[in-house]
Amino acid sequence: MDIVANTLLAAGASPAMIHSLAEIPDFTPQAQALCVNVGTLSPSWVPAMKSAAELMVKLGKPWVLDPVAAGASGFRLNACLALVGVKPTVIRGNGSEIIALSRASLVKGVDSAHGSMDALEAAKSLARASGSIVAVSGAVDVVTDGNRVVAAHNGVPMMQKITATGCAVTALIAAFVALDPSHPLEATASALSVFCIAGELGMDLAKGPASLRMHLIDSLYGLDEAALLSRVRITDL
Ligand SMILES: Nc1ncnc2c1ncn2[C@@H]1O[C@H](COP(=O)(O)OP(=O)(O)OP(=O)(O)O)[C@@H](O)[C@H]1O
Ligand SMILES: Cc1ncsc1CCO
Ligand SMILES: [Mg+2]
Repeated sequence: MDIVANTLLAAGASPAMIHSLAEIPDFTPQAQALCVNVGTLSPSWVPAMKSAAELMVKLGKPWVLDPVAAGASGFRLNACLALVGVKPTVIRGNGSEIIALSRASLVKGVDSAHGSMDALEAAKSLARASGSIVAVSGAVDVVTDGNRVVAAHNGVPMMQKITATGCAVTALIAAFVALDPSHPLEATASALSVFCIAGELGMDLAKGPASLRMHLIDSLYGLDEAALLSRVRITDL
């Protein structure tokens, strides 16, 4: 929650970290986008997640799902599949998570055992079945609506050594989709690129994962259009 909220603040968004079902009716209508992250899931949180997602759909606003470790337990997998049924605008996971959701079967823990390209067909079929944009993070980030596929090539491997960089980029995707809700594929690829370029700039100053975490957030905060345009690499696949 720390890196997620601070990533959003650095990018100019305004986060609120909410768990309680009691707050959903008052809080959710104030949000321009919702990010549901099942990272530290417990049973009592699931009804709040579903209720917030359903309310966003009713309000015609975007919501984004991070299916953390979807394939690690039956409880998580079923909770994530139920959330996919509430029509996320975007689903962003690592390769193993997207394969687990697509096959509706148990796969792995929080870190990915699959590269993003290994999950390309799973991502396409999940996108077609769910109607969501599906993004798979990794060395190359892949984003698909089930037909079109784009690849975002920025980032550094050390980002995998900071926990919840994936969670943070999912939240950033929600912020970008809030700004351009009619182009969720483009907004998703842009958010992944911006976050990864901040990682590249941060890596120039970092000594290891802990200082990269700090410099990534500083670089995101200071990112300007010239640096972005000189580094961004998004291609069609
Ligand atoms: N090998 C790599 N090279 C460049 N960038 C990478 C690499 N691996 C991951 N990234 C970037 O790091 C960020 C996190 O992606 P990752 O796939 O590690 O998420 P995750 O497994 O869900 O992480 P977490 O569960 O810790 O939040 C993404 O922005 C992704 O583009
Ligand atoms: C390590 C970890 N465990 C539950 S959530 C989380 C953060 C990465 O998704
Ligand atoms: Mg993750």
